[in-house]
Amino acid sequence: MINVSVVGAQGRMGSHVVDAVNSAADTQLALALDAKDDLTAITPDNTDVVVEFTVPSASLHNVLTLVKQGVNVVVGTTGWTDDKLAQVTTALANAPRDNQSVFIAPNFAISAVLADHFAQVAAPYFESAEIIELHHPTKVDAPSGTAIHTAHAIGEARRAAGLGDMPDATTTDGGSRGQVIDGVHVHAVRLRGLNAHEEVLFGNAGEQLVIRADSFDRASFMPGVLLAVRKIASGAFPGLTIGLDRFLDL
Ligand SMILES: NC(=O)c1ccc[n+]([C@@H]2O[C@H](COP(=O)([O-])OP(=O)(O)OC[C@H]3O[C@@H](n4cnc5c(N)ncnc54)[C@H](O)[C@@H]3O)[C@@H](O)[C@H]2O)c1
Ligand SMILES: O=C(O)C1=N[C@H](C(=O)O)CCC1
Repeated sequence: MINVSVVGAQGRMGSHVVDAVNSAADTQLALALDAKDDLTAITPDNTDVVVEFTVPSASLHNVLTLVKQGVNVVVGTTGWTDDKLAQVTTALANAPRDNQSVFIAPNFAISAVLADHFAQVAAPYFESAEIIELHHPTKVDAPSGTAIHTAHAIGEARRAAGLGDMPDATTTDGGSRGQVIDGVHVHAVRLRGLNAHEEVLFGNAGEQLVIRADSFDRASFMPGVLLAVRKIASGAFPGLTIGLDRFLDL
């Protein structure tokens, strides 16, 4: 049995994780904590893996606290930067137990992970690429962590293929062209009724490829969360690992 604690347990994602952990045959819930709870209640005696879904402003502090506690962490919260990731790597190097793990995924839905992968494959073959991410209006960050990840994947693939800047004659822009991340324009929509969606548009003269992933329900994230919990509990991924694609045979 894998003992799993959940941080952010009262949130939209955290409450789904609590249910998923209670329902799976090989996991059991240890502690379910939220804002203002003391994370030092989580120790290796009661927890094998912590699942953290909180807010971007709190996640780094939570992860650093949990690493110091000697437990492994699976993180779904967004807002990670190179500087924050470096702090996690340093914390892991000084962790109290050998081979501790932190796993961070911008998206646990298989459709989104595959869309990201397919976008990376397609990127070298098109002159233009833009991303539209669409989410529920209660989301606090924009653009989505997934869109930032996809933009970097496209940017890297274009650089590796020797592609230059995308064609764009825009000379005046009041913000309508979105945020440019790694050379890729990213547009964020917040609309009541939506959950989590991403569209990647690729264009050449006379043709277009659209790759779209839709998470209609937060249930879509749970198989990926449980897969990450099992992989991290196995001890096969010490240190910092990023992206669910690392656990898929893509
Ligand atoms: N990786 C993925 O697949 C995926 C999927 C959905 C959402 N997300 C991300 O997960 C995060 C949470 O999303 P949500 O929709 O569940 O948000 P939410 O606002 O519904 O839940 C966040 C929870 O964290 C709690 N919290 C706030 N500060 C805390 C702290 N310091 N310590 C402990 N708990 C704290 C809040 O009280 C709340 O219960 C966001 O960053 C979102 O973008 C990721
Ligand atoms: O609902 C959210 O918030 C989501 N956040 C992640 C992101 O920012 O990419 C994943 C999709 C859902």
